[in-house]
Amino acid sequence: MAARKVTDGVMSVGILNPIMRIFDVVMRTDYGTTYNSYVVRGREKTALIETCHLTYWEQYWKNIQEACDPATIDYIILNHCEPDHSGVLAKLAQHCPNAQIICSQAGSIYLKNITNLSDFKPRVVRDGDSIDLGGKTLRFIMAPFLHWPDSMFTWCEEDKVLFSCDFLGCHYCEPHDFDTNIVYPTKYEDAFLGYYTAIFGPFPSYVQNGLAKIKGLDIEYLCNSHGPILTKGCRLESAMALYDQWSQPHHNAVKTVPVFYCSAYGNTGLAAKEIKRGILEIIPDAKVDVYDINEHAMGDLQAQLNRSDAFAVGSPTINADAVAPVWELLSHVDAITNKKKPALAFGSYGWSGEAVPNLIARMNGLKLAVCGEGLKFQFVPSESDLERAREAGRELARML
Ligand SMILES: Cc1cc2nc3c(=O)[nH]c(=O)nc-3n(C[C@H](O)[C@H](O)[C@H](O)COP(=O)(O)O)c2cc1C
Repeated sequence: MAARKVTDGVMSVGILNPIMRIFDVVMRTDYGTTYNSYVVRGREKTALIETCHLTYWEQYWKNIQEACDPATIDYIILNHCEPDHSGVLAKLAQHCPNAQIICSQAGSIYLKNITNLSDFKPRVVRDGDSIDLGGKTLRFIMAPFLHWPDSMFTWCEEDKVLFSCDFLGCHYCEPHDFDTNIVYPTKYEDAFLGYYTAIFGPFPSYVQNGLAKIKGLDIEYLCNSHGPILTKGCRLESAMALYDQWSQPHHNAVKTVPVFYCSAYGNTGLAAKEIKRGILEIIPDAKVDVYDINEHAMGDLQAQLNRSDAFAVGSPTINADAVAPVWELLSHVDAITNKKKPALAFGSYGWSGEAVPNLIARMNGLKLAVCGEGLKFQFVPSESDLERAREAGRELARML
């Protein structure tokens, strides 16, 4: 796809990737993606904002050449350095020897190690710094953890264009640039939510900060780095309202403590029920649902776990370890938002009993607040094992 006009002097030179189905390992992308990049031309100077994935160098280079003479590019602005936006940077720097690379302080460290250019000397900008292109001013707004530590926005006052990096973007690919032309709105909305959840979900307070920083700007075009450009009067306002809604602090109406387990012969399952009883003895109105992991969709369990106030997870020891579904569930713990959350490991074993200590090691790695030494018992739980399970539940509840 060739260069397209956004405003007088702002051209979109990005790339369509309709076939991508997995992004950054962690995210399914059913609707492909785009790598958005923009050329901004003032009377005297020209800036290129964001670059693209290395795979698309040839098309990207053609698009740039359609928008401007690359020899006239004075600045290459990296709003953040994730490789889908910085992959071609080393190559581009060689093709545009007159261009100065602009990034945040953190970005300068990351880009040095991403490009491995021996003479890498970027211009580091701070919050509120600006550059004058001649009739177009680009002001930099630091936006850390949206979604990398180096992230920033670039604001073009005269054209009322905010280059927002990944903020308010999504993995969605249609052969149009603007939200006014979206052909499949339901799919777009699905992609928008999925992107927020995977990319910005771990950083709700930073999302609030980012929204506060751009609230006073009279944005006409929000030129993000993936998916359709958002425009005033179309989807821009609702997109910002959704981010605001999704990033509000979450409080459960009552303490919510799910108990997850797997059990081949029912022994670990018996303990799960007693742990529930112990929790309710301490917090009678708590919401304590017991889930046999194999009986539920992993996506639902993941949501329950990440929204809980504390949780317990149990596994029998099978072949010297915890079982795969339990590991899978723990792989979905959001390590950022669940830090210090109380968590209990439990399980039945026959002779060696590695499951519980292995689960505890993982919980410690996730920086959860691990409850005691966990609960292990041999084969079928005895009356005293069941009482120990209730006590483990009580201990977990006391941590809240
Ligand atoms: C295939 C298989 C392998 C097992 N491997 C181990 C093991 O390596 N170490 C151990 O302590 N127990 C082992 N056990 C014993 C179980 O941990 C024990 O039967 C336990 O009570 C099962 O709990 P559950 O009913 O909750 O599944 C194994 C059991 C099975 C069926």
